[in-house]
Amino acid sequence: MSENSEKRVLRLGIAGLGTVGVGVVQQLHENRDAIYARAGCAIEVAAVSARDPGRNRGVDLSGIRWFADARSLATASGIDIVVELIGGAEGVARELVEAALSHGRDVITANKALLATHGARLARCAHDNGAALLFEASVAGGIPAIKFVREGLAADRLLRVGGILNGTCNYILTTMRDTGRDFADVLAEAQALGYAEADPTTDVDGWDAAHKLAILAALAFGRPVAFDEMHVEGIRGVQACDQHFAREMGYRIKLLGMARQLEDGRIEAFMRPCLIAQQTALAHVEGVFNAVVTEGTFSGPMMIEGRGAGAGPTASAVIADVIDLARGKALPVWGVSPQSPATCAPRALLSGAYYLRVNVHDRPGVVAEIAAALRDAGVSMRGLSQHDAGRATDSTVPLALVTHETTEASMMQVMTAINGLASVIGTPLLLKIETV
Ligand SMILES: NC(=O)C1=CN([C@@H]2O[C@H](COP(=O)(O)OP(=O)(O)OC[C@H]3O[C@@H](n4cnc5c(N)ncnc54)[C@H](O)[C@@H]3O)[C@@H](O)[C@H]2O)C=CC1
Ligand SMILES: N[C@@H](CC=O)C(=O)O
Ligand code: NA
Repeated sequence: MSENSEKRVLRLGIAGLGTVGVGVVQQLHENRDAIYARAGCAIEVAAVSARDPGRNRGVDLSGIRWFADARSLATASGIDIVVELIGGAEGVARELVEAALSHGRDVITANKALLATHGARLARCAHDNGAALLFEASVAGGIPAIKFVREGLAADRLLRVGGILNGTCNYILTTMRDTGRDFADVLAEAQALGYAEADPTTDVDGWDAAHKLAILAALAFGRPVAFDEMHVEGIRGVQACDQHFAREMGYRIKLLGMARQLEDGRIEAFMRPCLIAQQTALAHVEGVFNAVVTEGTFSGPMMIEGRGAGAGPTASAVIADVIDLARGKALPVWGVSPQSPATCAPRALLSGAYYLRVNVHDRPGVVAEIAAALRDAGVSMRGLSQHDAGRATDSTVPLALVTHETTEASMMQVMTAINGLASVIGTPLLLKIETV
C-alpha cells in the first residue's frame, strides 16, 4: 500500500482546495478519531496544491507542504495517495492523474468529467502500473453509489442503472416547482450552497449528470461507455407551465438518466428531463438529493438516495476511498480487467410515451395542425391540455399533450413538423415519460 505503512500514517497530496478539497481537510480534522479507528492508521494531509496560497480557507493548513504546480504531486516524495479535486476532463487534473498512475501512485478523484471521458485509458494505465484509482465521490456525492453497483451488486446481471444524478438540477426543478421562482435566481442559490460545478452550464445542460451515468453504466456493464454518443439534454427548456401541466397530469419533472445494455452489446443511454409518475419513490427525491436506481436479474429493483452534492457529503465519499486504501482494498476500475469502450445505440431506437408542450398562437385550427403532425408520424395521442394559466399578453398559450407508447424516431419526426408551423412560438419541449 504505502511506502510509509510501517509508521501507520497514510500521507495525502491534495490538489484543489475548493468546496470539496477544503471539506476533506476539515472532515479529516473533525472526525479524526473515527477515521483512525476505521482506517487502522492515521491519515495526514502531507501536501496541497491550490491556486492562491494566501487565501483564508477557514481550515488550518500550517505545516503542510505547498506545491505551486499540482502535477508535482504525482512524483513528489512523502506522498502515498494523490487526491485530485480540481475538476475538468482536461488540463492539470488529467495530467496529474495520468502522471500519478503512470508512476504507480494511487489516486482518488471526485472528477466525473475525467472518468467519463478518459476512463478507458485511465483504467488501463492504473492496471498496467499496479496503481489504484478510486472515485466514490464522482457519482452522487455522499451516496455510496460506486460501492453499491461495483461491490454490492457484483454477483448480479444488471438490466439497467440510472437515477437522478445532479443535485443542482434537482434543486432547481424542485424549488421552481414549489416556489414559482425563476431559473436564474434558484441557480445562483445552488451555486452559493456549493452544489454547482465551477461552470454551472455543466450542471444545467445535463453534462455533469451524464458523466455520472456513464460511470455507473461502465460499472454495471463492465465496460466504459462511448460518452460522446450518449443522448444528453439539460433543463433550460423547462418552463413554469410545464410544472403546472405535469402536476395536473400526475407527474413530476426530473432530470433523469437511464442506461440499459442491449442484446447486441450496445448501451442505450440517455440523460434528459423526464416525467415520472408522482406516486413513485423516485418522484419524491427532491432538492439536492440524488438517487441511484438499479434493476438486477437476481436482486430486482433497488434505489438508494442521499445528498448528491456539497462539501460534507462529497468529502465523506473521498475519505471513504482513503479508508479503503488504508484497509488494502483496491479493485479494478470498472470491476473487471480493462475493456474497450461500448458503443451507444442511437437515440431514435428509444421508445416509450412522451409529453409534448408547444407554445402557440391561440387561433382556430392550431390543434388540428399539431394533431396532423402526430397522425403523419403514426403517433397516437392519450390526452391534451390547454389552460389560461400560462397565457402570455401576446395571446400565445401553452398546449401540452401526452402520447401512447411510440418510438423516439416518430417523436423526432413530430418535432420537425411542429417546428415548421407558423402558429408555433419558440422551441417545443419534448419529455420522455419514464416508467421507474
Ligand atoms: N461540489 C460538489 O458538490 C461536488 C464536486 N465534485 C467534483 O469535485 C471536484 C472539485 O469540485 P469543487 O470542490 O466543487 O470545485 P471548486 O471549483 O470549488 O474547487 C476546485 C479548486 O481547484 C482549484 N484549482 C483550479 N486549477 C488548479 C490548478 N491548476 N492547481 C491547483 N488547484 C487548482 C480552484 O482554484 C478551486 O479552488 C470536481 O471534479 C467536481 O466535479 C464531485 C461531487 C460533488
Ligand atoms: N454539481 C454537481 C455536484 C456533484 O457532483 C451536482 O449538482 O450534483
Ligand atoms: Na458517491
